[in-house]
Amino acid sequence: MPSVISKYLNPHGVHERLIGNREYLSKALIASSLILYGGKLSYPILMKVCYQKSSSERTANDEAVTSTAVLRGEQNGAYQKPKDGLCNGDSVPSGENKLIDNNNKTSVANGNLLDAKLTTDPFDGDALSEKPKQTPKKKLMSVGFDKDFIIRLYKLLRLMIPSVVCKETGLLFIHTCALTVRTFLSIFVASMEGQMVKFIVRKDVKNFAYMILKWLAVAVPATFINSLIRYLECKLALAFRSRLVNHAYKLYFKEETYYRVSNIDGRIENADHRLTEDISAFASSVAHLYSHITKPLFDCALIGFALARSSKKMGAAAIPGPLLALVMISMTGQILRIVSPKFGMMVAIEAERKAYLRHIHTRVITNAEEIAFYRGHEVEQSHLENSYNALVRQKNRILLQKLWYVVLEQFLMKYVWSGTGMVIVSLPLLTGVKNSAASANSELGISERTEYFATARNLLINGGDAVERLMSSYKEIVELAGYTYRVSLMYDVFDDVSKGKYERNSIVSATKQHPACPLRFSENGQLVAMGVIENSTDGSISLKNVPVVTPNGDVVVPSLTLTISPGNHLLITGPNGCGKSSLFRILSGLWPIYYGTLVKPPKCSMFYIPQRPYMSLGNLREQVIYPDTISKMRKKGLTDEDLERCLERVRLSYLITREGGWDATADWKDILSGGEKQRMAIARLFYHKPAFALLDECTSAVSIDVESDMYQAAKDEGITLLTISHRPSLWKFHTQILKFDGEGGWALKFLTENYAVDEVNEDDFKLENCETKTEN
Ligand SMILES: Nc1ncnc2c1ncn2[C@@H]1O[C@H](COP(=O)(O)OP(=O)(O)OP(=O)(O)O)[C@@H](O)[C@H]1O
Repeated sequence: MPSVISKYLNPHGVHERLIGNREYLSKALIASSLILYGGKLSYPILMKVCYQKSSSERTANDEAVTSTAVLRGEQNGAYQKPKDGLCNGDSVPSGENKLIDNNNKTSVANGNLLDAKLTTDPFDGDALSEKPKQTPKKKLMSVGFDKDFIIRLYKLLRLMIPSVVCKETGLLFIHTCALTVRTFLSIFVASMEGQMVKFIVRKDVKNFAYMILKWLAVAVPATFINSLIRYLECKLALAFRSRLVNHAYKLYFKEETYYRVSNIDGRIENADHRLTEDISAFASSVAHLYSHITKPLFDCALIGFALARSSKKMGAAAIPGPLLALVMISMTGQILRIVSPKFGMMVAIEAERKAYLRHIHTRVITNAEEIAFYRGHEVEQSHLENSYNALVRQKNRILLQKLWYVVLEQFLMKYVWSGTGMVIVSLPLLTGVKNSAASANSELGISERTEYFATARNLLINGGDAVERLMSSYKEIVELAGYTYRVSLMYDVFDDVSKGKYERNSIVSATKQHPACPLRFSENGQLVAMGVIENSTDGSISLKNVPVVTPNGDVVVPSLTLTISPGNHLLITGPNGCGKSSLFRILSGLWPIYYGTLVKPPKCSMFYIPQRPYMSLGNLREQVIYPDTISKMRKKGLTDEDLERCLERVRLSYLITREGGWDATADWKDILSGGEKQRMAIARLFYHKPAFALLDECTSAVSIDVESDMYQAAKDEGITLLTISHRPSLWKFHTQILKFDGEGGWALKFLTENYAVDEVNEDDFKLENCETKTEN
């Protein structure tokens, strides 16, 4: 090689004196390239060793900090198991409800390095080299071909193939048969090609023409089988995806998981991307890998057998060739495994960034009007560009790593294996007993050896191709590990959240403790929800010493005690951010209760109308009956006339003619005005007629006269109102007022006709007052 390079260095001998001895220079060039390449290959291994060392040192320091924090958390209150006795369909924030303290247990400590990085700053320059903000407590998570990956994959496979007799097993069986037939056809074609070469050497035109016809005849089933394999692979991917998606949807819509996963738990962001793109990529990857691994395995076994048989036919020993191949393959495989970059982790980061980019796009579409009014396009464009550039950086990083990896892979597989293949093919010719001097020179001997050589060469090419595919599958397996991690984490989080176990990358510490709110932390710094939910026997709602705590662990109201009996209409007021809506979240069961007792009627007795009315997909009828379906409405014995009466009460009946009847569909979010949307939301109240209406400033865009009519109509229907409002015009519809002071204090008063909201005594909001109430 040095001599070849030296020729390139100075092809015409012009700079002979200038550059000295070309041979030395070429050797130096090759040596430095090899050193550089060696350095490149060993860099990741060295970095890994160094990082492990430094992280174990940090872990030791961390343990000390953690134990102090936990001790502080442990001092507060004793653990109580929640009581049973809930109504049907109620979600119970059980004693298992948890919120992770980021001081003590970081997402990295939980093995979630990727999420920690990406949640912190999605536009980091170099996610792989970036150090997480929190120091790891346990070992760093690995996304690669390891024990964790096998366990995760096994769990997902059980979801994808639930039983021995199912559609997926049937598809797998047909797929496997097709792959086996394809391998036999390859061997058959290789032997036919060998015979063709033999007839060419013998100048046997008739047999050669016959072989060509036979070869073409075999091509028809061979191409069909090839196409069938691809078809089955796609069908299998689709079947796997459907299983995973169905299971994910079940979990996602169980116990308001779709809300809690983004609002209370902080482990996964952009669940939509995981539910769509990641599941799809995972299912395709598994189906593809199945054929990518199974077929080469068949090929290797059958081709090895065919090769050994033809070596034996040539009178040579059958063992040395395959043995040499085996040694070579395992050696190259080992080298590739050691130097392989962490593709799994890189792919997982790439998927996270894709999800973030999509999230930003969705935000722009959802808030297009607001952005346009503000002329906020420059800011939005920069957000989009930043997230896109972060994705491109990650893609470039993967491409670069692949470049170096493929260089080595190709060198080993193309050149080292070809050389070994030549040795394996020539061994029987050089050592076989049929190659004696006499037979070697006979015409028959030459044609037989040519046939053997052509067949063996074809088989070996196919075999080499199979092993190459097996080896490159390793890269795909590691990439699959990335998707497996994301999909299985999604399922784990959905499962945990539906059971009331939460983790959040937020700072929750014992310093947030309040004397009136004895929060309890678990061993690893998680907030434990000790609150009890009980079923109401008299149809009233009552809270006893229940604190209002945000998902971040902020105590907004340390302790709240009140009872709302049917017919006792409650007005809730107070400054912004004082916890009014949060109280409704607690009553609706969306937020866990960390202390005290909540007694409430079944969920179906309470109907919540939010500040921002939600318009669903579907026709006009479906807007009024939401969240009922049309079949449910019919089951209740209600008709379109009943719905019209609901619309009349909120003065929206003109919509039926304006929009073209009950079956008219439109993008209701855009075509209805703010006030119309709020009135539509109130129309739902008249349709469902619940015992309690939780009205969260839901009439702020409605004119005062219509608002008064709606409130009076709701009371006439026997609905008990719980209203959050700053409008004094509404107080006359209520019998009690709950006023928060914005600093944790609150007061509950009965309203008389002449009693104005502002007259609630300031002294009622002293914090001591709350503590007194707690003790009571
Ligand atoms: N999902 C959440 N995660 C963390 N904190 C939250 C969350 N939702 C609300 N908070 C915090 O809880 C506190 C109370 O919020 P809440 O929505 O109850 O206020 P509010 O009294 O209804 O205010 P407003 O009158 O402005 O609607 C606020 O400080 C808010 O920042």
